[in-house]
Formats: sequence, structure tokens, C-alpha cells
Amino acid sequence: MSQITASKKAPETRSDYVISARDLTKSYGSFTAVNGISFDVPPGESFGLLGPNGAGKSTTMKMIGGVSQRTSGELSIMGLDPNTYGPEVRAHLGVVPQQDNLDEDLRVRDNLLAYGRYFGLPKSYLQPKADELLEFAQLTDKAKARVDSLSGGMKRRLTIARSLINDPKILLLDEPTTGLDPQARHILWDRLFRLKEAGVTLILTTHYMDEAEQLCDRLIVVDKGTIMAEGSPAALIREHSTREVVELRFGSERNTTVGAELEGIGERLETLPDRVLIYANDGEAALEAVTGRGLRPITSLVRRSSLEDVFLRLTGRSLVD
Ligand SMILES: Nc1ncnc2c1ncn2[C@@H]1O[C@H](COP(=O)(O)OP(=O)(O)OP(=O)(O)O)[C@@H](O)[C@H]1O
Repeated sequence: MSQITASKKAPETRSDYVISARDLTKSYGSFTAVNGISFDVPPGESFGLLGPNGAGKSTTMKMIGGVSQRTSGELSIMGLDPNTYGPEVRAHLGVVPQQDNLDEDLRVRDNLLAYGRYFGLPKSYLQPKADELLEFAQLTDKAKARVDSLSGGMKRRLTIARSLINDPKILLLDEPTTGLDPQARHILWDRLFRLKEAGVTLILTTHYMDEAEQLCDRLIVVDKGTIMAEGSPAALIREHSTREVVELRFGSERNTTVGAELEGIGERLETLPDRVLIYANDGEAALEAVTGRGLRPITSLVRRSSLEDVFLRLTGRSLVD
């Protein structure tokens, strides 16, 4: 970080939080994409924005990243307002955008070097740094490969390696594993855990509840530009759901009409077009009660509550709708 020269003298600041947002709002004409959200992120935390497409997650990330000016509210990154101290704020950040924007004309290692030069980093720093990052991204043997020969997971890891070229204190990851297969996702999660262990603050958006549960110490559930809930994954599940859920499939017509016959079983019932969900702390007992009433679902499953259930409870909609 010390390699990057700040273009403007930033004020000395002290804050317990690396990011603070107060009533942060972004409007596009008469449409408000982010509607007065407030949150604080302490150093080293892995903080998530979970919500469906169009919730305002990327817009929030762009304001944090200093590439989109807020309409109103306050935002502080490392004690600095990104509207006033854009370059200084960006020097603290690594940014992994939703779409990989690697230079396909350059080889893998050269992508890192070119990005570092863009930051004004000297060759003596960049050469060993590029090798260190290739090793971190498990791409050492691909150093001379063309970018277009890489798999989706490798490209993602290279984009993350590139974002780390300036040793950022905060890494912004917009939908880091969208489009990756399960194995590639797990490799990537492992790399992100390592960054977290090294003390990097991770800010990530996702619409995958398992990703949020795996990676986030704390998260905000966002829908239509507002915060619906905030907390650790476990606390959110405790607060907004039961311990277990029984998933029943009765067939498309029956799923939406069987509700009355299930009344009184468990604590809450959700009927969706493709399934019926019974929220109960003891799922097996609830399932026994279903069969005890002579009801015969085509499939049944008892599982633990997830953030998906929290989202459904808070919005009445499924995250993957
Ligand atoms: N430049 C823009 N002009 C007008 N509307 C925009 C612009 N950028 C985003 N929006 C709108 O703002 C809303 C929030 O978009 P945003 O990209 O932040 O959502 P998101 O939660 O990140 O979802 P996704 O995962 O699909 O990117 C959407 O309705 C989107 O169409």
C-alpha cells in the first residue's frame, strides 16, 4: 500500500470502522436503487450484502468503490469520503467486479504486471508480487498461458489476484462465484478464507445463501434498495426462522391447495407453487404429523433452516425467484 502515492493530502482520521454508511441513497432519475441504508463494517470482518437481482447491491458497491456518486447520505471508507478523496479511497481497495474484465490479449502474469503499472507500482515491487499472487491464486503453472485459455474459475482467481496487487485493506467482491461450478466455487471460497485470515476486510454481494452462510461474519439482507435485516447468518436464522424446515412436494396443483389440511403442524406454513414448507423446531415430528393425517407427499425432506428461509419470511418471496 505504501507504494501508492496519494494525490491529495487526506485528513488524519480515526474510526472503529473501515466502512460507515448513513442513510446512503442512490437515485437514477425518479427511481431509487438504494434507499437510505446504514451499516458499519469493522476491520477484518467479512461483510455481505445478500439480496435478489436488482436489490441495489452492485450500486452500493459502486458507491463504496468510488465509481458512482451517492445521491444523498454519508459514506466513509477508512475515515475518508469517497466523493472527495476518490483516489485515496481507491488506494485502500481491491475491486473484483461482477464481470471479469481481464485483458485477454495479455498472458496471465502480464495481466498482473500491467495492472500494477496502472497503479504506478515499481517493477522491483511488481515482479515478486506477481509471482506471490500467482501462487496464491494457484495459477503459477499458468503464468505464461493466454487468458482466453483459462477456465471460468481460473479467470475469477486471476481477477482476485489482480485486485490484490496493491495489498488492499478492503476487498470488494461483487457476486464472486456467479457462474462457477461447485468445485471452482469451493476453491475460490478457500482463497477468500485465506485473505480473511490475513486480516483483509471482505465486502461481498451475493444472491447465493450458501455463499453468504459460508463466507460472511455478518450480513445485511437487502431488497428493493432497503435493509430488511442485519446480523450474523446464525443470528438471522435464529431470529427469523425455526430450527428446521420440512419441504413437501405434492404436485403442482395440490401444493397450493393442501395448506388447510396441514394447519396446526409446526409453527408456520409457506405454500409455494412447487413446494410446501412447514417451519418447525422438530422437523421429524412435524413430518410424522403430516403422514399421521393421511397425507402422502410425493417427496419429503427435513432440513435445517437457511438464509433462504429468512429471506422468504422477510419478503414473502424466494431469493431465486
Ligand atoms: N445506471 C443505471 N441507470 C438506471 N437504473 C439503474 C442503473 N444501474 C442500476 N440501475 C437499477 O437499479 C436497481 C439496482 O441495481 P443493482 O445492479 O444495484 O442491483 P443488484 O442487487 O446488484 O442486482 P444484480 O445482481 O442483478 O446486479 C436495478 O433495478 C437496476 O435496474
